[in-house]
Amino acid sequence: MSAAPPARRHTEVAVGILVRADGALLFASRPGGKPYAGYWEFPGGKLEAGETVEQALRRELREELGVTIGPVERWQATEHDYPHALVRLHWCKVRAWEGEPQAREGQELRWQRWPLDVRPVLPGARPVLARLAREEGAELDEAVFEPAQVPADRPPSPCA
Ligand SMILES: Nc1nc2c([nH]c(=O)n2[C@@H]2O[C@H](COP(=O)(O)OP(=O)(O)OP(=O)(O)O)[C@@H](O)[C@H]2O)c(=O)[nH]1
Repeated sequence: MSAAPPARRHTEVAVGILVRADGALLFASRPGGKPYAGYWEFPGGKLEAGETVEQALRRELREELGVTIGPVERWQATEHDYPHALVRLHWCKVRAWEGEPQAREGQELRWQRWPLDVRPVLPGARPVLARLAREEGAELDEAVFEPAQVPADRPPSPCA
């Protein structure tokens, strides 16, 4: 009998939902070279050894956006099993920060209200987006998770 495969360890990730006074949420695109490059996500990143979620979030948002965040509202944790990693996402709301967010790592930034017009969004963000949409009485369009499909230069398929 073959032994069971070793259990996958979670990668712990701190994620920041920056909420502007008008309710808009900040999204960032994943830079080239990372898994899921070009997908949209909330800013954040992996915890380093010995860091708490809050410490990691403060560090990541300073590095990625150049902002110093105020109080961190821990919200919920979700998990997502990607081919490259099993992640545990620690979601935090942030309503105050110093400085204007700047794209410091080659990413694009966009403030979004409902309905979202960024896509594709990382599948790991689905549960929180569903909850955020419910809180706002908005609809979450599942199409935001679909990667771009037919390239514009592909000839149309012949009619049957
Ligand atoms: N920041 C962020 N990560 C997310 C979200 N949703 C989601 O599934 N993830 C996953 O969480 C992990 C975050 O890792 P990362 O690669 O962005 O972290 P990092 O900036 O520390 O990366 P690096 O230092 O390895 O370059 C990725 O596997 C990513 O797919 C999200 O909304 N925001």
